[in-house]
Amino acid sequence: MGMTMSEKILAKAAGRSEVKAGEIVWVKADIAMMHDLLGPWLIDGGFRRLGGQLFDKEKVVVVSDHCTPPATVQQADILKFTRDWAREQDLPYYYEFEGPCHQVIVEHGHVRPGRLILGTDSHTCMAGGLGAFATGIGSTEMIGVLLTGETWMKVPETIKVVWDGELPHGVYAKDIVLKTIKDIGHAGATYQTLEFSGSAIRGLSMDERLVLSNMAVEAGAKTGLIEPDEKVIEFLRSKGATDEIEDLFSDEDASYSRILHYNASELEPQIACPHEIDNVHPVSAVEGKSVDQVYLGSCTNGRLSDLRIAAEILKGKKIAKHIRCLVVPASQHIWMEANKEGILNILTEAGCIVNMPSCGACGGFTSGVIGAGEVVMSSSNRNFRGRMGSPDGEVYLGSPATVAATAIEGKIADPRKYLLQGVR
Ligand SMILES: CC(C)[C@H](C(=O)O)[C@@H](O)C(=O)O
Ligand code: SF4
Repeated sequence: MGMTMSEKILAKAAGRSEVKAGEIVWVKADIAMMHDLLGPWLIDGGFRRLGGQLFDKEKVVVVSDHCTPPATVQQADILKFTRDWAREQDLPYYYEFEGPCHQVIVEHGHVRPGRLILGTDSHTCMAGGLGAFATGIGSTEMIGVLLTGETWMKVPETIKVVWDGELPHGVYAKDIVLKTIKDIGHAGATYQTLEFSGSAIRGLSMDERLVLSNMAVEAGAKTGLIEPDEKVIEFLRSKGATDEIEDLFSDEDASYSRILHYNASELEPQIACPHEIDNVHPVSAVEGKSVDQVYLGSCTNGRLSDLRIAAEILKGKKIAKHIRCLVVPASQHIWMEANKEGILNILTEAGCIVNMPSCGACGGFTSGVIGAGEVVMSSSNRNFRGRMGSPDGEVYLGSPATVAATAIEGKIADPRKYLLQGVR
């Protein structure tokens, strides 16, 4: 019997030639990632009591992103703690005010195919879009990883999700993943790997692949994987990576718990409605719903290609009078690129506010939270009660194109009428 991609990566991390789903193995982490909110601030006490020696500081990455810029004194204290800890440990990889950790670690080249990446954030799975086995762990578990570089893990089973065919114009990776989660359910992939494959997936850009892996955890998955190909190699080379890409492909005779098949050419824009991620409907069923705020950003959909699509739709237009449109590029690097391309000008001329890269509004932490009775159309990944502020607010999720079209109308709108044929 062959192995799946996740079995191959975990076999390597366990120093074995093969492992099987269901086995419990000890694995060595290639990267241990923490952020301000669930990082040093929470683990430092236990870490110090157990000796306070990092297993390998070259493999520890800390990103301050959730409390940036701090909106309260408590957040400022958390940030200071995190920054001081990184300095005290002499960490070579500490980033702050650069954007959400998942995007930052991709941009700084910490994510490579075949690596095992453990992070104190549920969307750590995003790194699977480059072929790393990446998963979220708790802060307590991270203490052990920081001290020993190891943890135990049950090798997950894999659900293979095959999307063949070509996406119609105005339909994106976000629509693919929302439709997939609708069918699997918010807990349907619990402790399993979601492996995305098929011609529609291979046709996606790096930016879009990361949307799929980012949201794997919203179906309960341990990680979301996509086989790395020449697009990934090209991206890594641009980051200065010179290592060989290993054979990570799932074998023909690998065993899956489920295989789902889809035809991408039949897909319409999808919307996740309040207050569950699997409460997904085609845009035609929801259009016309009035909103108070639109949010274009987050580690899910705040990348350059997302901002380009929004600019394409909003160029020369104005957002609806009664709403706010927050644009939050997913990193400082993306902010600069979008600025160079004139995208930020187009968006601000349309009436959007460009905020600094951060988790802020996405998780209801800092600037951009919503009040009771307010409705948001967001390009992020979560819509549970209270996600973006008041538990009496409502969050709808969709692609950046749907968000931009909604900004124009002030009501949830189908983006296809605003896009020229062929623009992706
Ligand atoms: C605050 C943090 C623990 C959380 C996560 O783990 O995902 C956040 O990033 C989110 O997106 O909800
Ligand atoms: S999902 Fe939102 S809060 Fe969580 S890491 Fe991404 S940007 Fe930050």
